[in-house]
Amino acid sequence: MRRVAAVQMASGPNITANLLEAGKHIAGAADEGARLVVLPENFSLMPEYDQERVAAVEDDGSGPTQDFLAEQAARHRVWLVGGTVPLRSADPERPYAACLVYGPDGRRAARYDKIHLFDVQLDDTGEQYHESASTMPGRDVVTLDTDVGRLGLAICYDLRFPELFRALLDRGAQIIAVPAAFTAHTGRAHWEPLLRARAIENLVYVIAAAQGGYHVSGRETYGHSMIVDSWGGVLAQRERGAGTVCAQIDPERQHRVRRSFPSIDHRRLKGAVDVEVL
Ligand SMILES: O=C(O)CNC(=O)[C@H](CS)NC(=O)CCC(=O)C(=O)O
Repeated sequence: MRRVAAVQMASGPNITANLLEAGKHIAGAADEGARLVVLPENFSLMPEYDQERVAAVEDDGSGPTQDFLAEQAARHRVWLVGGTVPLRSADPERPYAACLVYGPDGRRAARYDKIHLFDVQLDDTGEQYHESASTMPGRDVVTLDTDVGRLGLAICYDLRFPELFRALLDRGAQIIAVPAAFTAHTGRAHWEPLLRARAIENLVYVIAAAQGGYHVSGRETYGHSMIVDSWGGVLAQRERGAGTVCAQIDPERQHRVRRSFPSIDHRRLKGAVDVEVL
């Protein structure tokens, strides 16, 4: 049994303040015995203007947000999933939204760049999102071994693309971390059923760390950070506001479930195994 945590935040445009707050939650989760801590998408910066994101872009491997993550992971001896960090791409206007994972030794263990970008119009609320105007999409499916199990990475809107989760399963994922900043509107309708469906169909644990609250940008995010077990049950959740949710991962139980209920061995249609970028 290993304890894991998801941190919920309502990040703003002040990076220093956001990192201070993230640090407080990481310390709290570590004090409660968490071995792996997941931060939400945009934990270090929920920009009001795209210009602020561009100003915060870091080169791969160096910068204040990456230094912070490495230092926190080592200080608290946890696996730390750094929601998203804007990392430089070939296009100065469009950094990658990179999820960076650090091991308890403070070394970076993985990088996943968000693949699916949120380009939608919400007719009910008038909200418009054009994430691809300010973000470069990633191409690679990423898993890594941690001491709580093999971890797969997906970010926010990726949750709507089950073929990514199948690809993570096919790479051996036992736990999938989902840093997110779902809108309040889409979250109410879809967040929990999507998270539970991804857990149920892949018999994986899902650790979903969300932004939850009102942001200086005028956006409202849905919150409801939660940890879902490999049978689809919600082990812990936090509806609104900053804070931490913790739960135990039980690899033995997951193993038993996968053996006695082998739906993932009953697949008859090929296709999701060899994903390629369109
Ligand atoms: O752009 C930023 O500032 C940070 N990124 C986000 O907040 C991203 C892109 S706008 N949000 C989502 O992907 C929401 C997905 C969602 O809400 C859904 O699928 O329903």
